[in-house]
This record gives sequence, C-alpha cells and structure tokens, in this order.
Amino acid sequence: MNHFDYVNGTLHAEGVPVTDIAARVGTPFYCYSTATLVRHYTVFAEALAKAGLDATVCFALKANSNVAVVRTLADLGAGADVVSEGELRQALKAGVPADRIVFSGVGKTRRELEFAVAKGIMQINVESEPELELLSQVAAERGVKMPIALRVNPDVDAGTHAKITTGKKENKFGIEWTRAHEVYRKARALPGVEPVAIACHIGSQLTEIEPFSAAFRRVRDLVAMLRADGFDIRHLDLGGGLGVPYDGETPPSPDVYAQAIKAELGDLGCRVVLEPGRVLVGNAGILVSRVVYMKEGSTRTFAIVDAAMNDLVRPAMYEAFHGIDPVTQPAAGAPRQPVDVVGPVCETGDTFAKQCPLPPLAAGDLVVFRTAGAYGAAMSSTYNSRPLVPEVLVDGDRFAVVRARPSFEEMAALESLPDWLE
Ligand SMILES: Cc1ncc(COP(=O)(O)O)c(C=O)c1O
Ligand SMILES: N[C@@H](CCCC[NH3+])C(=O)O
Repeated sequence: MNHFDYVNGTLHAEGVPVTDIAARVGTPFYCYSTATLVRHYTVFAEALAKAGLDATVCFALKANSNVAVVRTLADLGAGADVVSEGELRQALKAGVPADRIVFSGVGKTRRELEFAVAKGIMQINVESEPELELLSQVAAERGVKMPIALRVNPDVDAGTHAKITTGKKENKFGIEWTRAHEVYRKARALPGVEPVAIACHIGSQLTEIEPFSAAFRRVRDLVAMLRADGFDIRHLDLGGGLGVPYDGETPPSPDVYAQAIKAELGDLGCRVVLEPGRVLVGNAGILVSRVVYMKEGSTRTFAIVDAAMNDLVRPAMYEAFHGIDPVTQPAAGAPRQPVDVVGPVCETGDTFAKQCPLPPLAAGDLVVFRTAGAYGAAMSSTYNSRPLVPEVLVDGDRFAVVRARPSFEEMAALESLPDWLE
C-alpha cells in the first residue's frame, strides 16, 4: 500500500499533485511519501510486537540513505543498519541513537572500525577472521570491549536474483557455517571483542517464507551449540530481505514473517535485531521523469525519457521491473500501445521497460516509475556526467526538496587539473 494515487486524473503524492512538484523542482526527481514510510514502519514494528518478540528494527540505510527518510523512521523509533562510515555518519546525522546502530559489511576498514568503536554503536557484525582480529586490536587500543555478532553464512538459497543472494557458501558474505563455532571460540579469547550475538542475512527481495525459516533453524542450532559451550548469546540479528510487490509478487506479510521468527526462535530469550530496507521504503518512493522525445523505429516505438540508468539502475542491473504510468491519466478507453521506455544514456541497457503497454504519450508528458524508494537514489551515479537527481519528501499537502540537484558548477568544482596539464 502506498500514498501515490490519482485525484481528478492527476497523480498525487499524498495531497500534492506530482505536476506541481515537477514544475518547482524540474525532472527527473525522486519523491517519497511520509505517510507510506510511517505506515510501513508501523506495520512492521507492530507485527513483531504482536508476535511477542523483543525486537529492535534497524533500518538498512543502503536502501535509502536520504537524511529526511532516515529521520522520519528514526522518529518512529527505528535504529539503523549501516555498511560504511558514510552511512554511519548519515544515521547519526538523522538522529539515530548510537546504541541502536549495527554495522555490517565484508570490508570494513581500520578507519571505519575506529569510528564505529569511538561512537559506541550497539554492535559490529564481523564477517571474517581478519576483521575479527583487526577489530579486537582497534577496540583494545581504546580500552573497549566491543559487542559483536559473527555474521554466519548458513548456506541457504534465498530463491531470489543471483546478484542479491548472500547466504550461499559461494557468496562472499559471512563466516562459513561449518567454521562458526571455532571462530566464536577465537573471538572469546580476544581482548577487544565480546561475542554476544549471531547475525545472518541470506539475501534481498525474498518472496517466500521458507528460506527465512531454514536460515532461522540454522541460527537456532548455533545458539544451542554456543550456549552449551558457555557463550552468553543475547541478540539474534536476522538481517533484512523481506520482498515487496513490484510486478504482482506476493511476498510474506510482516505478520507471517514475525510469526516465522517466533516459531523458530521465539523461545530462546534473545532480543531480535532486524535490518529491513526495501520493505520499509520501496513503495514509499517514485521516480518522476519527463518524455523528451517519442521516436518511431521500424519495429517499435521508443519513449525517450529524461531519467536514465544512472538514476535508477535496477532494470539495467537486475532486469528489475518497475511499473510505469503517465502522471496524467488518459481519457477512459484510450488505447494502449507497446512502447520501449528508454533513457538518454549511451547504452542499450539503459532501458526501463520493453514493450510496455502505455496510453499515447507525447514529448513533455510526465511519467512515473513506481516502487523506486529502495535502491533507487541510493544506487544512482553521475554516469554520462549527469547530475544526481533531487529528492523530495511529501507530508500531507506540503513538500520539501530534501536533496538538491547539484549544479554543473558544483560538480566541476570537485575536479582539478594536475599542474602538468594546466
Ligand atoms: C546485511 C544486510 N542487511 C540488510 C539488508 C537489507 O535488505 P533488504 O533491503 O532486502 O531488506 C541487506 C541487503 O540485502 C544486507 O546485506
Ligand atoms: N541493490 C539490490 C538489493 C541489494 C541488497 C543489498 N544487500 C536491489 O536493488 O534490489
């Protein structure tokens, strides 16, 4: 459910006509709905509470690190899951308390570990033995015993796109399942870390509950093994991964997800940490773009729009589907014709949709790409020297630009010529 609906034939973001935002901000732009963010967070958190779980919801900033989006979620009580110093700074800037932040990722540098330890975050999820040794050294140098989870790789197939599957043993993530106990023992012997948790995340955009349950059962086995060996395991970080409907998928509801956690792990007396990204923000965002040209090819019609793969890379990268609609509804009964919706970037892969049935479009018309709140702006780039697109947050009948479009002068100012090329 989201808050982007037609009113009198014009798409509105909550109470604001999308055409008004386009007139003020220019295109393309991302637009987020506060009401949808609030709704998704509330439904997710309530499902966990209803299941009787002691849970901390740490929003995965990788899905959308806009400070206004993160602040909106933080105001509702969300913590944060971060994967870089930049995301950690962004979470703190948005007002997430340090003791509600977990730090994941396979390649944390010394500098990043030092920063996280200095900020006193809740937990660092360690993904390898070299990282464990470095973190212990960094923390011990500061006289700190850092609470950690080991992220274990349960070797479970998440049944999602290969590029976003993370829990198979051939993936780079986590510590191999079979070695986990041994590495926990190693952690126990180190001065700067305290292993208090297990972390596990098997992939993103999961549309079935069973892979989650299979991973939870593995976590359960590991809790038993570690407790029998005297470890005080208090937190279970179960990652993110719950999918959203892009094209008619029917992912498990937060209730079904919470009940699965309860069924597999509910009796262990652990606090559950979750790292949802997409399910909180996916449907809370759209990308709005303008048709630059309609181009008739000999075999197909192209709608060339002013957004491109650098602004929303998911279709090019994962063949992902995003629903496309005109911002102004066509007259009832207007015929639809198949159109390839493409961007201006010089790659054939810069294609948002092939043979998409759309009503007649003309240059200047606005179109909307749906379900673009997760991994949209967050994955954008300046390829083809295109400025990052602005982001707008709507709340009721007001809106604000929450990330400005940089000017070409600002982009140019980041570069310089070495003296031998002056
Ligand atoms: C460790 C970790 N946590 C959380 C997430 C968020 O995942 P999602 O957006 O699918 O909920 C990811 C991305 O898949 C991740 O790698
Ligand atoms: N970027 C991916 C999700 C990656 C999840 C990160 N662990 C997507 O757009 O679907």
